[in-house]
Amino acid sequence: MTVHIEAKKGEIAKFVLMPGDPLRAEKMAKKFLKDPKLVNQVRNMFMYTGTYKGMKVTIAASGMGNASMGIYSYELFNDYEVENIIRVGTAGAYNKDFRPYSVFNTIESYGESDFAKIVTGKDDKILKSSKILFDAIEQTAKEIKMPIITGRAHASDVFYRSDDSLKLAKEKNLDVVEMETYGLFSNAIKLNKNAAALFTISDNLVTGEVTTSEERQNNFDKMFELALETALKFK
Ligand SMILES: O=P(O)(O)O[C@H]1O[C@H](CO)[C@@H](O)[C@H]1O
Ligand SMILES: O=c1cc[nH]c(=O)[nH]1
Repeated sequence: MTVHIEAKKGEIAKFVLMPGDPLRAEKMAKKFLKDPKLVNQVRNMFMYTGTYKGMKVTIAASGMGNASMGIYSYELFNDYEVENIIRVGTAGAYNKDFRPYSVFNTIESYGESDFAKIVTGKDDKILKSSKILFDAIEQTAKEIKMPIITGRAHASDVFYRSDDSLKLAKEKNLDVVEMETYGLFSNAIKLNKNAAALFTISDNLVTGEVTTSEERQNNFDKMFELALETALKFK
């Protein structure tokens, strides 16, 4: 039990998938895991533990933003001895060629804040995905013949921005935008754990293509399948 998670020791798997949305955590756990057990409902931040093809896996919501992800991933890594976290989120595309529902494997996360500096003591604005997890995702995608895209993700602290984010994307070579991966990668580096991030593209900021929240809710299967099949390599 921690400040924000009521699960008992042993109720959280060593391999965790983290969507932002608690309802997505619930839905995907019920869809993909055998015997999913609700192990946290503090603040409705649902976390379910079950098995996937015989492997113990937890699907745990992170909430929105680096601040929220920072709390949950820290407690999971530090207090529950979690070894691997794959964020399974949605992202907007800055790259005009990225179509909605494509699955994106993050090479690097670009953060705008002092989050990494405060957590790790090093002022790195660009943090890398853990190589072992990134490579396992790429390999798994090949094996299950799932086309995926890769690149650098912007972990924005602000959803409703008034600056020109496409200009920033050009300057910093950013392909997509989301809001949690910089916090997750900071904690993984600090605590010597593994973290990666997969996104389903929900909208394209150049072409204006959008998806509804209902459509998004129903189109995460590919990304979850990829994350879970990757997990099996760590059984
Ligand atoms: O769908 P999730 O995983 O929450 O991810 C994206 O969606 C939220 C914004 O709508 C932010 O959390 C962003 O990172
Ligand atoms: O953080 C996010 C997620 C999806 N789309 C965006 O524009 N921003």
